[in-house]
Amino acid sequence: MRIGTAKVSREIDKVCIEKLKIPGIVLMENAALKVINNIKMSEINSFVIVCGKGNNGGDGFAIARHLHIKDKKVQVFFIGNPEALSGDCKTNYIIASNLGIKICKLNNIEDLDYFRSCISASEMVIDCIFGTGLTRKVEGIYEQVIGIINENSRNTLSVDVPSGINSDDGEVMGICINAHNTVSFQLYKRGFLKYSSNKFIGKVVVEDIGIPKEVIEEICPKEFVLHEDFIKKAIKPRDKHSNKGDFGRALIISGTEGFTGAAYISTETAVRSGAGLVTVLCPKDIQNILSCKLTEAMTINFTQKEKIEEVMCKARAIAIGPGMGNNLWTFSILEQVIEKSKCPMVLDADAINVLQDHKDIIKKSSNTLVLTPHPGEMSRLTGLDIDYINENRIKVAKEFALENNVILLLKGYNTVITDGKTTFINSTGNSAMANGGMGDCLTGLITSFIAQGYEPLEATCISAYIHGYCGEKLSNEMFCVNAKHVMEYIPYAIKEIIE
Ligand SMILES: NC(=O)C1=CN([C@@H]2O[C@H](COP(=O)(O)OP(=O)(O)OC[C@H]3O[C@@H](n4cnc5c(N)ncnc54)[C@H](OP(=O)(O)O)[C@@H]3O)[C@@H](O)[C@H]2O)[C@@H](O)CC1
Ligand SMILES: [K+]
Repeated sequence: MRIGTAKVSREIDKVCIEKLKIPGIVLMENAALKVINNIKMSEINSFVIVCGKGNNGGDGFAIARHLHIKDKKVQVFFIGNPEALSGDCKTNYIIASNLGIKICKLNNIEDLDYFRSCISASEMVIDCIFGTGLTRKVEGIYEQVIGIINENSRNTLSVDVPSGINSDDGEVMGICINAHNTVSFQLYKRGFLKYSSNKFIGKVVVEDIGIPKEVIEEICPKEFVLHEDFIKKAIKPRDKHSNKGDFGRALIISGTEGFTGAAYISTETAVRSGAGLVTVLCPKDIQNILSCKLTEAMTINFTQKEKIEEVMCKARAIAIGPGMGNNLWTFSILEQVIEKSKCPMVLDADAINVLQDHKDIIKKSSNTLVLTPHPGEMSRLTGLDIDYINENRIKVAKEFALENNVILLLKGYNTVITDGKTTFINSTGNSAMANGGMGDCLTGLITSFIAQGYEPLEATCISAYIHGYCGEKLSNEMFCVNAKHVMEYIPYAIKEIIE
């Protein structure tokens, strides 16, 4: 799903209508029909549709017409002056009136009691008050109408956006509809990504309304919400004639005394997600512990110089950082590995922390580097305030990736994955997964997919999606989900997704 702002929606509209000469009313009709497709007609028979004076209201009058044609009980409420209507909204208002659909005006406090009783008696309220054209605080009659809908509706469907939310940044402009479902057109609105938007947007479906692909490509920034279909298409079936060499070798550099778990989780995850051969490189004093815990993966330690060279040379992906410690030793290993290795690398945890004053080493690296900071690590890395990072996640991630020539995965609510030019948002996962070891698991997963031959950006997207998918699925049955559970579920989850 493409992500976009109100400005992008307006530009799309303009190109379609003015350049391609697709009449706006055609797009509005498509939009209305897509909303109709998202209503369970066999279950819902009575509707209240609340329309504003703009094109969002126009969508509402067109939806009313289609419901009327389907013999549904439809009552339309309109906020504003019908004389002042113009364009496509006016056309659909006139058609609805000509069909005999009851359109009640909502202009005064006296109109509200009847409105309230109709809302209570209806099975679904369709919110077409404001769409992407909201420009200022919602006040007066609009504020009262939204309040009444929120208090009395048992099933609210918002058209394009819940009325009252700023579709660009997710700010509530005074008051906002609490939608159970939102049917949004063409673009997943950027404002929906904000954490607090969750309680207003409900379940979101993004529908195509007949905008030509060329227009989208020309106008929209390359920003997408990851969807299962994308992941399904991206994961290639494993050829039955392939052998372990075809699925790549992964090297995981991880762990110190007291932090064997990080090395274990990242390595075991790489094994369980399909890498052909996995080796963990760790300090000598924890090698035996790891050898006992790991069955399929190999272990080597930092004293085995020749072996390290050989493994590094054959590796198709290297992970570095989990459980290593934020110190000079980690920095010197990172520096050497970046210099000597020829394959993509995933930098996590302490491999990110040690970069604080040494970003030059990532900038000048000729390998593709994937960095996976959480907001705290991102703050140390950039010197930016955590609140600022959380408020501007896409912007901060894109700028850092572009400036330092890396792929960045910024953890947190709605994970951002970007190389600075193309950006993906992953919304799988939930707070049941908020515990130690999850990041190590993700690092192992990304490294494994790169080792299996996926492009690093694609591997990072696939991994983030699967990681969150596992957590969500497991949390249906579990109060909290640990990295070990995710790790164990990964091979089953991949199969579920691709089939
Ligand atoms: N190609 C597409 O993308 C398609 C888009 N379509 C649909 O069009 C929608 C965008 O339509 P839109 O631009 O007419 O604006 P909309 O959201 O209806 O706003 C209504 C008017 O309200 C006003 N107003 C603003 N703030 C206010 C406030 N606080 N309190 C009171 N009034 C306020 C402001 O007018 P003003 O008062 O400023 O003159 C504004 O004009 C979009 O979301 C989608 O549903 C579809 O039809 C298919 C094709
Ligand atoms: K709306």
